[in-house]
Amino acid sequence: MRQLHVELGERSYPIYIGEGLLNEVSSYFATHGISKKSPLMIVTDEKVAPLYLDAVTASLTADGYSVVSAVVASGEQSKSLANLELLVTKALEGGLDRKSAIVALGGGVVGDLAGFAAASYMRGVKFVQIPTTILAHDSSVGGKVAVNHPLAKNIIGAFHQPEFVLYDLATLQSLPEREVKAGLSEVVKHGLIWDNAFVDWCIEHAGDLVAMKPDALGYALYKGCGVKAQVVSQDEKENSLRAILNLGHTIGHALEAVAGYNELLHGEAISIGMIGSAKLGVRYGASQELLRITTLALESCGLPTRIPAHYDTEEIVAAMMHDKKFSEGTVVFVVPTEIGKVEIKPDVPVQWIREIIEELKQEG
Ligand SMILES: NC(=O)c1ccc[n+]([C@@H]2O[C@H](COP(=O)([O-])OP(=O)(O)OC[C@H]3O[C@@H](n4cnc5c(N)ncnc54)[C@H](O)[C@@H]3O)[C@@H](O)[C@H]2O)c1
Ligand SMILES: O=C(O)C(=O)C[C@@H](O)[C@H](O)[C@H](O)COP(=O)(O)O
Ligand SMILES: [Zn+2]
Repeated sequence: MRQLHVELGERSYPIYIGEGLLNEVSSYFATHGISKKSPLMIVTDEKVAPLYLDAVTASLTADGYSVVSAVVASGEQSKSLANLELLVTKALEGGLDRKSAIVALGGGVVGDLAGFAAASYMRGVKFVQIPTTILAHDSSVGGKVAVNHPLAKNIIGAFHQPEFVLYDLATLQSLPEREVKAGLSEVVKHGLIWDNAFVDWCIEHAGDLVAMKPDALGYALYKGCGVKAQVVSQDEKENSLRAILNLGHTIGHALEAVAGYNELLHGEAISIGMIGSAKLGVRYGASQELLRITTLALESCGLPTRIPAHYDTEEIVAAMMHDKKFSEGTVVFVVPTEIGKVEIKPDVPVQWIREIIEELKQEG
């Protein structure tokens, strides 16, 4: 087992990464002081529930925990206010009190939704992350929790750190190939913003990653979580450094919203967005090599790098204006300067972004 740490004073927590950790899931709850006197609520989705919910529930109940569960539909559309209300109803019916914990068992959708429920139920209860997707190496760490609004991604949310993250890599083996590739997008992102050698490693091992070879996957997720943990430990609430984790998300979030949250997966939208950011980097003076390596890394992982031609450019631009990265009247962009390094640029000309969106459509 590998272990990382998010250092945030009294909100610090460990990330446990390894094969088969779910076999002893209840011991982690006991170690982290989760109360056995108050019920827990496990939030999961309809695809994850038949795979892992019984095992997790059985381990916890055998150890004296009282468990209720809530199962939502799978997919991005579940990150909704309607589902937040559903979770609160389930929590009240299940008798959850202020000493209870809410547990996310699933991918980033379940993590963000359950986390926001934990942040808001009774003004905040404990939260545990049990990620089951590759992408969730990113979403389970850092405490950003949210639901979507039809006009904007993650626009209703909070910062609410988990007590611990329990990442059982064995669960990843049941992921469909498209989800594997989408998850690798944020793995590559962690290299692009922080560690050029890791980007080279991703390119070299892309075949093994897509094929889910356990050694390669374990190393990649440890590295990805490690970058995330270091960044969050330095800037929990995104006052400065943490914004770099948003590479590719200005265009990416807009694409997801324009697509009605059901056509492009988050990782796919962010992959396209990172190509847009690399193109912007080149306009600001970075070398063409930056764009070439970024494209190579993402395409090697089987990720899309073009905007589908039927997406409307003006709708994408309008969606960007609703994002949290539109602030004080300008679009703020994470712009790469070289592989492994980015800077935050306010005042990016909207006309440049419009042109880049058009290029990303025409090259498709
Ligand atoms: N909070 C953050 O810091 C943060 C970071 C990155 C992404 N996100 C959010 O995460 C979400 C995307 O997460 P995701 O890609 O994990 O999506 P997801 O939660 O929808 O999971 C992807 C799909 O895989 C299925 N699934 C999950 N685990 C499985 C398993 N082990 N075996 C088989 N199927 C499984 C799910 O049912 C779903 O269909 C987006 O909403 C994004 O905004 C949040
Ligand atoms: O943790 C962060 O900070 C990130 O930016 C990680 C992103 O991958 C994630 O998609 C996040 O939800 C985007 O941030 P948001 O504040 O724009 O919702
Ligand atoms: Zn993301």
